[in-house]
This record gives sequence, C-alpha cells and structure tokens, in this order.
Amino acid sequence: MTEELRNNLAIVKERLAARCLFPGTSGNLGIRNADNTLIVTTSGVDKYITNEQSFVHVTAEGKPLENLKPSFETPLHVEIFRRSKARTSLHIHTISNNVISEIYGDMGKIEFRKQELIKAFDLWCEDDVLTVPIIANPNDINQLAQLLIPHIQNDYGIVLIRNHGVNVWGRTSAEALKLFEAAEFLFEYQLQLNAAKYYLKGAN
Ligand SMILES: CSC[C@@H](O)[C@@H](O)C(=O)COP(=O)(O)O
Ligand SMILES: [Zn+2]
Repeated sequence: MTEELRNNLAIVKERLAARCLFPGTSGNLGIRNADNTLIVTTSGVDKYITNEQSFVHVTAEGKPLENLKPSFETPLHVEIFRRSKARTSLHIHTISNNVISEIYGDMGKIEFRKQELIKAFDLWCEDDVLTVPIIANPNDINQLAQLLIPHIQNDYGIVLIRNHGVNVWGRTSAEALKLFEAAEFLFEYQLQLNAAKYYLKGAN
C-alpha cells in the first residue's frame, strides 16, 4: 500500500518539479494511507530528484516510521488530514503566491470574483466569491499549524502563508493539483492586473 502511495506522490512531485516549483529545496507534499499513516517528502532534500530517500512514512501524528527526516512542515499536513477527508496535501512556494500574500496580508485574505478559474473550486454561480485566507508565518511550526487549523473547513481547500507559500489540499491528487494550478493562475492574473492598472493610471 505505501509503495502505491509513494508512486502516486512521486508522480505529483514530478509534475510540480517539471515546472520548477521547488526552489531552494522549498515545498513539501503529503498523502494519506487507508490506515491514516502518511507519506511525506523528506526534509531539506533536492525535490527535483526522486530516489529511495525522497519520501518518509510517518504516523498520523507525523512521527517517522523509518530512519529519514520528514518535512519540517509535516504538522501542517497532519492537521489537514486530521480535520478533513483530504488524501493529498501540497505546500509550494512561488514568487506569485508570496507577493500576493504580502500585498493582501494585512487584510487577512484575498478574494476573487467574476474570474472563470474560481470554478476549479466548485464556485459556479455568477456572484460566487473565492476567498483565500492569508495567515502569518511564525517560525514555530506548531504555532503555524494552530493558525492553519481554523481554515481547514472542507475536504479541499487553500490557505496562503504570508511571505512563505501556499497550502492546498484535495480529496485526490488530481484535485489538489487542479486547485494549486488554478490558484497560481489567479495569483499571477491579479499581479499582472494590478501592474497593468498602475501603468494605465500613470499613462493617463
Ligand atoms: C529551504 S527554505 C523552506 C523551508 O523552510 C520550508 O518552508 C519548506 O517549504 C521546505 O521544508 P522541508 O523540511 O524540506 O519540507
Ligand atoms: Zn515552506
């Protein structure tokens, strides 16, 4: 069973790696077994490479079941899996998600409306709003996990961590990847829109 999940997580990791989404060894991934133990990425390693050291089998509480160091951010995946029926959890740093989190961080959220890609989050009505919460980034990982907990309200979801990255989870790996890619599209769109509006204002 863990072998199948390792392979599943390796496919997710390789898809993200193909887009260079693990700069400076940042980012980590988690997937849940049927027995609620987890497979997470190993801490501090080059995530563009996949080998026997890439993943660690951990308990539902995040304690390693093998002699490898699980991701420093395992407590975030643990809380997501404990509080939802999600099977796959992604944590990714990008320039866009970091800049958005800083610009909108004081508001504690960013909202998207009237943008086609919010449909990826199952928001199909004309007036639907996608709200992405933005939480602070304390150094203490358990404190960070406490800030994340109130936002784990569904089996799929998204939270931005200020000047750090994004956490996205889904009922399947395909769903988690879909939400991550849709969110990154929305973040990049918003940044380009802000820049274009600023430029046009200056030009007039
Ligand atoms: C290398 S800086 C990034 C880390 O501090 C952390 O935020 C991160 O995303 C990766 O940590 P890791 O322990 O490798 O899973
Ligand atoms: Zn991180």
